[in-house]
Amino acid sequence: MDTLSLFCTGALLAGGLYWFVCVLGPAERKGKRATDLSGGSISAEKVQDSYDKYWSFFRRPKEIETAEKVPDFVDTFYNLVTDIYEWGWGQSFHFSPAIPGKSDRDATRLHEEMAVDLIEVKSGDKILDVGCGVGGPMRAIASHSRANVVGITINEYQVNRAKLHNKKAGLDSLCDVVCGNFLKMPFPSNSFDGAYSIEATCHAPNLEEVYAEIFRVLKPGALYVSYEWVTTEKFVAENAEHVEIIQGIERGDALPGLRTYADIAEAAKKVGFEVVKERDLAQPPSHPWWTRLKMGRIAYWRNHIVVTVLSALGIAPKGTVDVHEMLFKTADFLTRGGDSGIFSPMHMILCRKPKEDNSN
Ligand SMILES: C=C(CC[C@@H](C)[C@H]1CC[C@H]2C3=CC[C@H]4[C@H](C)[C@@H](O)CC[C@]4(C)[C@H]3CC[C@]12C)C(C)C
Ligand SMILES: C[S@@+](CC[C@H](N)C(=O)[O-])C[C@H]1O[C@@H](n2cnc3c(N)ncnc32)[C@H](O)[C@@H]1O
Repeated sequence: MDTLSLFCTGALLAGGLYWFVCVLGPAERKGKRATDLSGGSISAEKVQDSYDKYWSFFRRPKEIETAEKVPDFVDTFYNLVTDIYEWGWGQSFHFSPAIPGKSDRDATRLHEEMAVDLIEVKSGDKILDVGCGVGGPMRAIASHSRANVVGITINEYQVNRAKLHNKKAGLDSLCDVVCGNFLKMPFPSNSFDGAYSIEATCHAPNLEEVYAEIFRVLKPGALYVSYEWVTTEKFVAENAEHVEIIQGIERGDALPGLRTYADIAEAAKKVGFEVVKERDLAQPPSHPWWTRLKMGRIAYWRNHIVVTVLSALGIAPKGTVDVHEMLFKTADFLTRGGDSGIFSPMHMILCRKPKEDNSN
């Protein structure tokens, strides 16, 4: 091979590799590159151990039934997955119904704006984001409503990511983030004009406990909306395939146990909320939320190769391949949950804290 052919082959290979990792790789727009994948607050050499520890919760299911262990288990999970989520999905860690003619990004934003519109927030109000992730929803909601948003997450790594993104977006004067447990929030009673939670309270071992905490911090008359993960009326507990799908979703998403759609309003009422509205936003005329997951399958294979190579080169922590594989399988369980109609990640409930507190 002469020098020119050698040069051209080398350039083609380098260009192809760049295209495969950086252009096809989704990180560019979303702030996370494959080469920056980490184990969150866990040091690189402990990622594999932490992943094994995460799975050990499921080998001894009684462990996660012990409510006080759940936040630690959820925190470990988010250390392991936060970078991969950001890299492969974006800054909003939730689903939304597909909207024909609109991008995933726009569909996501509209789903978030709907939450804040439902709680009738005004500019200058102080609202709470319960389980805020890295703050994708918070930024969309603050820009849309001009309300001050305070987010809480159990995961310290997410707090740092969210603060960084808030600053970059020029929204740090409207958005604040606190590290803490939503079962015991570091906020005074009657201090928020509204609250929302997007696909987060499903991590609570007991829904009543987190709803009671939200009820406590809301001002009388204030509204709270939640998008809940539930099994629908199509779920049959005696159907082995249904059980396999739901268990797969629980294991790949750090859930102490999925609730049924009927549990949601019951828990809200028990803690003193008035239920204003309740609707499964996944039901027609909504378009399937799981199309995006299904369409991404080729990208997941590409991501798997990228993660495997980076891990072998010592750029991504050991254990990242296992975490990625777990997510790969989870995507399949979630898609089956959507296709079969037995699962919804967007059972919406809108509640009001009564003007007079009748909870006692
Ligand atoms: C609300 C929760 C998280 C919901 C979703 C944001 C995530 C659930 C499954 C995740 C993913 C699955 C497959 C990954 C893929 C293999 C990888 O290459 C790129 C990232 C994924 C697409 C990843 C992205 C986030 C999810 C869709 C739960 C935890 C309560
Ligand atoms: C799937 S993410 C959703 C994040 C965000 N709502 C979004 O849509 O981008 C769930 C969030 O709930 C948070 N979370 C789970 N259990 C928690 C707890 N006990 N206390 C505080 N945050 C918690 C996680 O840390 C994570 O930020």
